[in-house]
Amino acid sequence: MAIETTSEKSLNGQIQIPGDKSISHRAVMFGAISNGKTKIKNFLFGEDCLSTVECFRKLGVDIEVSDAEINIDGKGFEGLKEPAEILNVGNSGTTTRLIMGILAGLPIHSVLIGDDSIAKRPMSRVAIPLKSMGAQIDGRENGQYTPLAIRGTNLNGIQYTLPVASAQVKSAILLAAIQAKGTSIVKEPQITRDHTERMIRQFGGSIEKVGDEIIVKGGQSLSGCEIKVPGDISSAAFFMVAAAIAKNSRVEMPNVGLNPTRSGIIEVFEKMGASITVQKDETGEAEPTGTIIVETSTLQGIEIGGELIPKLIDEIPIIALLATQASGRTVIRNAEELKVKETNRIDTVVHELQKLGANITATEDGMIIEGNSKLSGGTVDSHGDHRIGMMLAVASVISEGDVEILRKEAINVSYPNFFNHLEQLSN
Ligand SMILES: O=C(O)C1=C[C@@H](OP(=O)(O)O)[C@@H](O)[C@H](O)C1
Ligand SMILES: C=C(OP(=O)(O)O)C(=O)O
Repeated sequence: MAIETTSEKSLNGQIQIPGDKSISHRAVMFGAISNGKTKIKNFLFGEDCLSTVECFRKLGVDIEVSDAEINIDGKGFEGLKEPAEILNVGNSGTTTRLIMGILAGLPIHSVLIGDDSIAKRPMSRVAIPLKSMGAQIDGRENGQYTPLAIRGTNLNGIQYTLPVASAQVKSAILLAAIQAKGTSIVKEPQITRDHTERMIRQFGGSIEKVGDEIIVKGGQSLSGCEIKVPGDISSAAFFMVAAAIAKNSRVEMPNVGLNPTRSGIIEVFEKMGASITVQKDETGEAEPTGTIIVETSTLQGIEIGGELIPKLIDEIPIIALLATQASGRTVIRNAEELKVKETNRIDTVVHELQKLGANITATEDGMIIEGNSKLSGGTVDSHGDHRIGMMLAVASVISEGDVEILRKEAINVSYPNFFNHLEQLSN
């Protein structure tokens, strides 16, 4: 089905951005390994987070799902039972890597499997440190890929410097470290999202940051609590960009997560000269939130790289589209991690935006985008990648001609009501 568009389209109004995917996954996992009741409000009912719920149910955890919230009756790490069935992680890298850290310390055998995209994503980056803590992990092609078989054990603490800036690898090690004997020290080459660290404290555990060392004591037991999941800044990013590049637009998004380890896109908007206002909430919650307002903007191309990359890694596809509408050139560097996401996002972004007439070139570690492009209509493909699908849907708002998006159902992974919100703002 083609999405009808004209380049005159404008977007106006307020939308409630759905719950943060990274935080929703973690809230289920922490609820499952803690003692007592956990209530999760504003949980993201996207396919990825539902994969996490299903995996923990198969591990014997009592998880009640209602429209508005999730309730978990946790019995601690000891409450997790050997699953009789394979654990299906679907399309979710976060589920796969974080659950590995939990399973590594349990005296059970389990098997993880996911979809065709997950089968291509590197898992030895997690398996290597977990094996050095004592777990047995094997997988296809020498332990690199799913299906993975895990036999957990009593783990020893670890001192580990991550070879890549990855919050998933860091989180898997931290989840193993809280079960291990002794203290673990983790260092990361660049700061990545710190939701796991914040959540350890929310669930009554302890974790310290001294200089660049993240220090966790083993043998901790956690207690259930109530988690209010903020709106996902990675989902808000699509409407931030849509409002900035469509004519006569103004979009307001309250209750969006503003964790500084995640909000690199705000810095990009400011550097490009976009019309953006950020009003911080005074909630005192573990995760900061606020209202983001974006209006139609005049933009300049910029250079994006270095320490900013992990703070906006999932936003690069939509930032690439933003850059096509700036004046001048935008260069994105140091983003080679994009090659091991749901798709090779350097290739899929460049290939699909070129189909709509953008002047964009792939490089070894990013892309170069020339601005002031008029986008045309055409048939494009999400390649089964939710973020590529949503980026292309936003491109359709400003393209001159109809855009047909193949495999757009991939969007359900992180933003099931995305098209409703787009329609709501278009009226
Ligand atoms: O920890 C997380 O919740 C995530 C970390 C990032 O992955 P990496 O850790 O592989 O960079 C990000 O791309 C992913 O969408 C979610
Ligand atoms: C990379 C992503 O997620 P995951 O790694 O959990 O599949 C994403 O949501 O863009």
